Amino acid sequence: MTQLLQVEQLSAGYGDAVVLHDVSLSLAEGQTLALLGRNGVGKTTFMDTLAGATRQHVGRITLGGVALHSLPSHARAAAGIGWVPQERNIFKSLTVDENLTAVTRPGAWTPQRAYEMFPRLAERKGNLGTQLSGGEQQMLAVARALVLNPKLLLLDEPLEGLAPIIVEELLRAIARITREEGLSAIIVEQHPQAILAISHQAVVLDHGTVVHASDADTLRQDPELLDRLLGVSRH
Ligand SMILES: Nc1ncnc2c1ncn2[C@@H]1O[C@H](COP(=O)(O)OP(=O)(O)OP(=O)(O)O)[C@@H](O)[C@H]1O
Repeated sequence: MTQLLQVEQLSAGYGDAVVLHDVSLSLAEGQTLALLGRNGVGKTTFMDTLAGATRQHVGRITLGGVALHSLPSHARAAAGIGWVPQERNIFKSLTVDENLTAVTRPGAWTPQRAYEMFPRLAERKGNLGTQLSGGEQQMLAVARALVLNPKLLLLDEPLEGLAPIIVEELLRAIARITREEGLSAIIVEQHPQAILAISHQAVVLDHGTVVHASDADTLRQDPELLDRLLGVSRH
């Protein structure tokens, strides 16, 4: 399998504060990685570091052989990073369609294909970002990342705060994008079982370091280990 992403001995944080210590991981092309861990262990910091939004102190990040760590954040989308941050980052004063066409880059993912993936967005093409529900905003945030035609999709807690029916709809779409369409992805989530079920690899962080790395099925089939790694009490 061709390696797409390679992260070696990464340390990063905010200002002088170092949050991630010596993190190494890799992801093969076409695979999905579930990034898990308790609150505050550094998952978002890791995603933000791939997107170039933190202060990286040490380490190497390569995507498709290109050294990302030496690129400024604005150049990382062009290098193949499709980042959906926790706060969604859509243009709220633009319509759904404008949000997509403003950022579309050449490739297989066009706004039309994004609408096929998210029919709710097609119905709301002319609505402003402010007029969308939380679930629709999240779908738009994912659709915006898709039309960038990235090599690697970064989804930071895409299901957070959404109604159960929307969670199911979004999960189905994410599974199609990753498992069927073969787009590589890293997904940070608080619903570990749902994400492990659609991922190939699993990495667990604690205190900014990798404490577990395996295939996703191994972790999914061992709930006790998963609970222990996530600090969940079974009593
Ligand atoms: N902008 C920031 N400036 C300074 N410190 C930050 C900033 N964002 C996060 N941190 C700190 O970095 C540490 C890791 O936070 P991070 O958000 O990466 O964790 P997380 O695993 O994603 O947690 P959560 O699930 O709560 O989002 C925390 O101690 C947090 O206080």
